[in-house]
Amino acid sequence: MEAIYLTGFMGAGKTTVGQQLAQNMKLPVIDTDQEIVKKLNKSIKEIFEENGEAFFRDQETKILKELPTKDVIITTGGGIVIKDENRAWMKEHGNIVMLHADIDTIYERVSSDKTRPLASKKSKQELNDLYQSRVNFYDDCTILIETDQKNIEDIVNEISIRLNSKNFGNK
Ligand SMILES: Nc1ncnc2c1ncn2[C@@H]1O[C@H](COP(=O)(O)OP(=O)(O)OP(=O)(O)O)[C@@H](O)[C@H]1O
Ligand SMILES: O=C(O)C1=C[C@@H](O)[C@@H](O)[C@H](O)C1
Ligand SMILES: [Mg+2]
Repeated sequence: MEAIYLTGFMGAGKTTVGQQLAQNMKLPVIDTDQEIVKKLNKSIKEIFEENGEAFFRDQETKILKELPTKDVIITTGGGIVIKDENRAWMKEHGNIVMLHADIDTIYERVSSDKTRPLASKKSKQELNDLYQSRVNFYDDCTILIETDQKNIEDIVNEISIRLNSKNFGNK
């Protein structure tokens, strides 16, 4: 089976949903942010502060292309979609499942969390501006899942159903 790439804005639930989806589908799950942290032995915040965003983005692309592309769920960082080459890679090697959440939900989840350098000091308006600047990239996906008011189990079930129907040729 081709890889399943979970994308979406910061705090949309990629890492959390990916863990549960992997359990249900009995597949391994790999998180690109966690792989970068392991490889460099630094937190994301430290990498942004010490090496800058461009360096982080290079690492992100490298990791994406080193990861397996069969029988795996890959949960991505919220900014992976901004590079054309990353989206092209994910499209070529699997299905891109985009998790969407409203900006109010996102803000509630990420504003007090200091681990995301691109969210920690932003107002809701600034966070929304960042989201809007990427919206076309997020929408460039195979399957879009609305996650607001849904729990993790509901979201995982919906992803499985949508993937199944896609594989059987129903739209
Ligand atoms: N559907 C949901 N219902 C309730 N809480 C959720 C839901 N999805 C995610 N969360 C919570 O929101 C927070 C952020 O989720 P998570 O870390 O999975 O987001 P992410 O998309 O991986 O973010 P990032 O892009 O920064 O890696 C976590 O505390 C998680 O438990
Ligand atoms: O949306 C983004 O640009 C980011 C999302 C996180 O997953 C991390 O990859 C990092 O904090 C940057
Ligand atoms: Mg994550």
